[in-house]
Amino acid sequence: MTDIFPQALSIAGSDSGGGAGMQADLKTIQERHVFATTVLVAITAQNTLGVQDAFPLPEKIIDEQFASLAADLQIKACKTGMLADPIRVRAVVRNLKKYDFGPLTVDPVMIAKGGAPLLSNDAIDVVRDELLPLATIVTPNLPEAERLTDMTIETPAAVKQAAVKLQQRGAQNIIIKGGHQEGDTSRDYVLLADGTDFWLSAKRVPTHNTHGTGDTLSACITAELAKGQSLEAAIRLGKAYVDATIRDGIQVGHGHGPLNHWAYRKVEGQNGL
Ligand SMILES: Nc1ncnc2c1ncn2[C@@H]1O[C@H](COP(=O)(O)OP(=O)(O)O)[C@@H](O)[C@H]1O
Ligand SMILES: Cc1ncc(COP(=O)(O)O)c(N)n1
Repeated sequence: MTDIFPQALSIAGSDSGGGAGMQADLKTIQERHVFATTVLVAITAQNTLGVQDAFPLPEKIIDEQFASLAADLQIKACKTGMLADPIRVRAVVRNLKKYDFGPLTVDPVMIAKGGAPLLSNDAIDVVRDELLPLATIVTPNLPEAERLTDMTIETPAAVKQAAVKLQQRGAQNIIIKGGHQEGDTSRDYVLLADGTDFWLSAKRVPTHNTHGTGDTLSACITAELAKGQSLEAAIRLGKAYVDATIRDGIQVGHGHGPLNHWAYRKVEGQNGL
C-alpha cells in the first residue's frame, strides 16, 4: 500500500475575487504539495476593491462538512480564517472539539484589507474565549492582537507583552504579524510554547497588492504541519513563502491586488511561471 498523502483542512470564507480567504488557502496548500480540504463557513461577494456582500452558511451544513471529512479523510493539520459571527464561531469550536484534525492554526480574521468586517463585533469575545484555547498557534495582525488583548500595541515591548497575554488566554504558540506597521521592514514576532521567541524580519515591499497575506502565511504553516514539520520550521517556511508571493508580485484587479502564489517555486529553483 502506498503511504497516506498529507492532507490539510481550511475552515474559512470564500473570496470570489480569488485572492484571500479559502481561495488563498487552497492555492497555498496546493503549492506546498499537500492535499487541501475545506469547510466553507461563509460566502463573500468580493474583489480587489472590497467586500460587496457576505452570506454566512447555516450551522447544519457546517456540521455536515466536518462530519463528511471526519468519516473519510486523514487530516493532519487545520486552520481557521473568516468565521463571520458567534453562531459560526461556536459551530466551528464544537466540531473542532468533536474531531481530531491535528494541530490548529487560528488566523483571527476580523477586517478585510479594504475595511469590511469579516467577523462581527460580538464574535470577537467568542473567538478569544472559546477558539483561542484550542489553538496550537494563533496568527493575529497588530489590530487583531490589540482587540484580543485589550492593549494598545505601539512598541516592540508591547508586542511581546501582547504575545504573553495571548498565551495566557490559552493559545500555545503566537505570531504577531507586522504587516500593518510603519517603516521599511515588516517584522513578525514569534513566541513559542516553551518560551523561545524571535523576530522574523523582511524588507517591506512598497505595494498595495497584499490581499490575502495573512491567509497565505497561516495556510503555509498549516500545510507544513500536515507534512509533519516542526512548528518552528513551518513558521520560518511560512514567512519565506509569503514574502516571495508579495515580492514577486502580479497585477490582478484595480484595488488591493492578490499575491503570486507561484513565486516560491523560483526560490526552490523551479519555474516560477
Ligand atoms: N508590504 C509588505 N512587505 C513585506 N511583507 C509584508 C508586507 N505586508 C505584509 N507582509 C507580511 O505578510 C504577512 C501577513 O501580515 P499582515 O499583512 O500583517 O497580515 P493580515 O493579512 O492578517 O493583515 C506577515 O508575515 C507580514 O510581515
Ligand atoms: C473570505 C475572506 N477571508 C479572509 C480575508 C482577509 O484577507 P485580507 O486581510 O488580506 O483582506 C478576506 N478578505 N476574505
